Amino acid sequence: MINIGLLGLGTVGLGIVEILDKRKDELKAILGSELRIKKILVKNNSKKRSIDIEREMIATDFEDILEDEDISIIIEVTSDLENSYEYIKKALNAGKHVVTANKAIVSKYFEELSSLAREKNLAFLYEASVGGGIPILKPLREQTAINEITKVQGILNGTCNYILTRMFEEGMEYEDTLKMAKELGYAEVDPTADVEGYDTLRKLRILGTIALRGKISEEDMILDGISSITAFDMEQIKNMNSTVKLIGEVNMEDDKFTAVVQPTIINKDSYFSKVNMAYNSIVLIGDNVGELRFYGAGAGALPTADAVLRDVIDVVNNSYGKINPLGKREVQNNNSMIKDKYYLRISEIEEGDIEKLQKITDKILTTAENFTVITKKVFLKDILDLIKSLGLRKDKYFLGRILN
Ligand SMILES: NC(=O)C1=CN([C@@H]2O[C@H](COP(=O)(O)OP(=O)(O)OC[C@H]3O[C@@H](n4cnc5c(N)ncnc54)[C@H](OP(=O)(O)O)[C@@H]3O)[C@@H](O)[C@H]2O)C=CC1
Ligand SMILES: N[C@@H](CC=O)C(=O)O
Repeated sequence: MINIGLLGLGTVGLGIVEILDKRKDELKAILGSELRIKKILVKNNSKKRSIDIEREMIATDFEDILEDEDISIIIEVTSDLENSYEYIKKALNAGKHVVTANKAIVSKYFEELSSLAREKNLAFLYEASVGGGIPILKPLREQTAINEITKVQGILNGTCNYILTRMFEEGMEYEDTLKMAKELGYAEVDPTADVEGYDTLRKLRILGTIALRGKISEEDMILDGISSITAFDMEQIKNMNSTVKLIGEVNMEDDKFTAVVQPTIINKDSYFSKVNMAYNSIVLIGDNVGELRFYGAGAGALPTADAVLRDVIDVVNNSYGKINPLGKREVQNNNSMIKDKYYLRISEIEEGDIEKLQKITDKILTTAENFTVITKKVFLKDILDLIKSLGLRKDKYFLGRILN
């Protein structure tokens, strides 16, 4: 019997319980031992649960799980950052393997927790933290041994992709689609993390750091989310024979990298335009393998639980990669050189500001209530500085990179 301590019984936790239950016999046959959740940590003991759980399995004090010597694997699927980071550290220090889906923790404490796990000769695995059910981190780690990765590009947030797809295809309003994404269990407990791009940024930080074998921190990235997009912008984008996605991208050349998360306008026939609803996709380029595309459900109970349990299987089989996923390569930030064409919409623009936009404008699309332009090829930092100098509130403009 392999005993698991499960931290969190929300969308993903319930998915894990469901799969372990329905695949109980198969897992036992394949692993040679039964996988059993022995204790579950929750925050609110009086919350009504959608499944029946024996009362004695539920804990509200992590020490009850930590001190249980039968428990050898901790699965961390809470929505908490700092408490759960402490739980993970304590678990590793106590000799327990850790599997997590919590990208906020992995992103913030990546180096520290990876080193601790190595020092203790334990697994610290987080496949579900990027791309939901898509197997991406394990293949990426393998690829970095053989390839120089020069590009990682992806649609990494199911909530944003769901919102953008429904706005684009059905002309729905932003707020209505966000509400639906929350109901479907895709959104974070605070959905600002999704729509303002932080969730994508964390996933890109994890992907980029593994891919380049050098540290890319959250602060290294230029970030913009989708919260200010309107049905009007969607109409303009459609008129450009295009669609829009929140794309995170790391590019590498001669030890210099660029890293950015931003709404990206792409041709309707392009690969990423076919990645819709809560699906995610990650594209890698390696010098030997060329382009690789990974596609699948980016959020939701069962796909995410599936990724968590694949990590658990690797722990049980002792087949998880023992090599350090983090390299020591010194890489330099080259974001100041990012140069592209952009779509920029400003609502209720002041007369004097129109003049300030002239230098960067290639084409004016609309005037009046919404002033909309396509820019020339400009440095991203210049356009961001210009927006700042205009003193625009975030809800008064939308900026999208145009990717050809
Ligand atoms: N939902 C998804 O599609 C995906 C989620 N993830 C990540 O997985 C994790 C879980 O997500 P999800 O299941 O959607 O979140 P939910 O909000 O649905 O559930 C969170 C769970 O964590 C518990 N919890 C919160 N804080 C604490 C704490 N301090 N101590 C103990 N338990 C706590 C809650 O307890 P209680 O029930 O008592 O409130 C709840 O059971 C998050 O880190 C998320 O980023 C990753 C990939 C996809
Ligand atoms: N909130 C996240 C959940 C999975 O990581 C998303 O929408 O992608």
